Amino acid sequence: MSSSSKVIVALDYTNAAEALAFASRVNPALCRLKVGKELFTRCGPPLVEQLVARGFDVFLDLKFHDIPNTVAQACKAAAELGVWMVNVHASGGRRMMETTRNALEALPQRPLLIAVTVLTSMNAEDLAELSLPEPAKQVEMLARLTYSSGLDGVVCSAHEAGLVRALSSPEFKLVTPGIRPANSAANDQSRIMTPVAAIDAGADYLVIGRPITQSDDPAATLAEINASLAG
Ligand SMILES: O=c1ccn([C@@H]2O[C@H](COP(=O)(O)O)[C@@H](O)[C@H]2O)c(=O)[nH]1
Repeated sequence: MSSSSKVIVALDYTNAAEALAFASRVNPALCRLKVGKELFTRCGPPLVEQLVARGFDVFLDLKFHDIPNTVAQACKAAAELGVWMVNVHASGGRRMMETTRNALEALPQRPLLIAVTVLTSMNAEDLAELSLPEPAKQVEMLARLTYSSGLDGVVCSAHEAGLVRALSSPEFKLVTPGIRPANSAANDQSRIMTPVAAIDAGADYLVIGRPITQSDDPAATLAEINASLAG
């Protein structure tokens, strides 16, 4: 079942039981799910397959960054788990992205392939320390590279959604973490925006972790966010 919600819940739990408990409390129509480095490293492919078997669209967020062949084969392995979306780092470059895209396109059924531009935790000072320009400029350069490499979309902050849309197409997916409902803690995120503002800015999908998973009632918090977006 494909969700009509734009929310992707980041299941950043330390164990499978907590992740599955959350999945049992929500319907696959209400959200998509993201399995990232923490949960995957602890629980591996079997958990991903269980979530897929329960009908969820799963974004496997492992942000691959390696030589072209290694990344392409890793993404093929992810595709075999039945996931809806996989990602790489755009800074891995054109050859890495094109090799991966070609490997996935040869499959009978493939996940969406997107690339991370600049992590939403990073601010201008973080980038300056790496001799990189301000976030918007760096996102623009990496999003342009990703688009011309034929990928399906990017991970960026909602602050850059407008500029990425302007250089790509209406179909190019803008997946935005760093989403914080009003009065939520920013935690380690830098480039944040509220759910409604992010959708208004042009985001296609909102990745939301701690504001949902660490709330007193995660399912109710998800329902509130969905309602705010419907309104
Ligand atoms: O630029 C990025 C790319 C990925 N993430 C991931 O999204 C979630 C965000 O979780 P919150 O608890 O809502 O901060 C997390 O899994 C990150 O690994 C990101 O935040 N920024």
